[in-house]
Amino acid sequence: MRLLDIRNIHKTYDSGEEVLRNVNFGIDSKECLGLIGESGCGKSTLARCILGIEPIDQGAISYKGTALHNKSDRLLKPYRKNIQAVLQNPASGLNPKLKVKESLIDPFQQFGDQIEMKHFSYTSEGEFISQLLEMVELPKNLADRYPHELSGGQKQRVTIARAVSTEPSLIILDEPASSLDVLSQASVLALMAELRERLDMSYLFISHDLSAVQEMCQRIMVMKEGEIVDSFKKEQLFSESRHPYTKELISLFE
Ligand SMILES: Nc1ncnc2c1ncn2[C@@H]1O[C@H](COP(=O)(O)OP(=O)(O)OP(=O)(O)O)[C@@H](O)[C@H]1O
Repeated sequence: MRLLDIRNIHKTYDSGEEVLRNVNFGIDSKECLGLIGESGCGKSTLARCILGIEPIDQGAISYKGTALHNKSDRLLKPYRKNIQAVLQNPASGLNPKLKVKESLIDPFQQFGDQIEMKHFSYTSEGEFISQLLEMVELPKNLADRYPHELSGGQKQRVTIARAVSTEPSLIILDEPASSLDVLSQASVLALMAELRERLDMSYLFISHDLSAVQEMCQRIMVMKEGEIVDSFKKEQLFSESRHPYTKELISLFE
């Protein structure tokens, strides 16, 4: 059984624009699946549908065989700890009124009774926060700062620490590094790759950046105007059989 299964989903916004058309794919346990496509093709909409932030009009989204689409917040709650998100703008993932330590303990307080920790071992909240900060290579003394007292890269690392704090099986990464400078981008992506191995997680890695997707993922999907037009193992990226649109994207990176 696949960790996440997306079957024939369609999404039209109130404006009448059909943004997702017959999207089908699955993600396996411990897999990193890349999704590329130009701005406006529907990548973030797909992420929001998987996270239950946007309803879908047709189709099905299942996590380990259980349908998640269009469920109420109450029914989705047991699954939220398993599917986390790291989005493009690091500030949007953190409450500006909470200190780093409060942001880090918040998901754990919401889901604590449902989490059986496999990778963290601690005897106090303080120890748990220290382990999370260490995991994302941040100094422990950042725990008492507010988000506005952090750099963009540090904020994104706190967001990552928060996302992994519930030991999710899947993280949706929607352009997680694109607001950062080139050096910070590389180090955030390297950290994400290391954490995936260490914590046995799967990623749906959404990006404009073909080389980052190639670096991070085992399989790659290409989206054009709301449809998945190509899907392949990364070793087949330069194969002759690639969709003409994939070839066009590749040529932009050469
Ligand atoms: N809440 C919304 N209401 C109406 N239309 C929306 C909404 N969110 C996105 N759209 C439209 O849906 C289309 C797809 O947007 P989406 O953000 O999913 O694309 P994207 O591929 O993630 O783009 P980018 O790479 O620039 O983030 C766009 O035409 C956008 O204007």
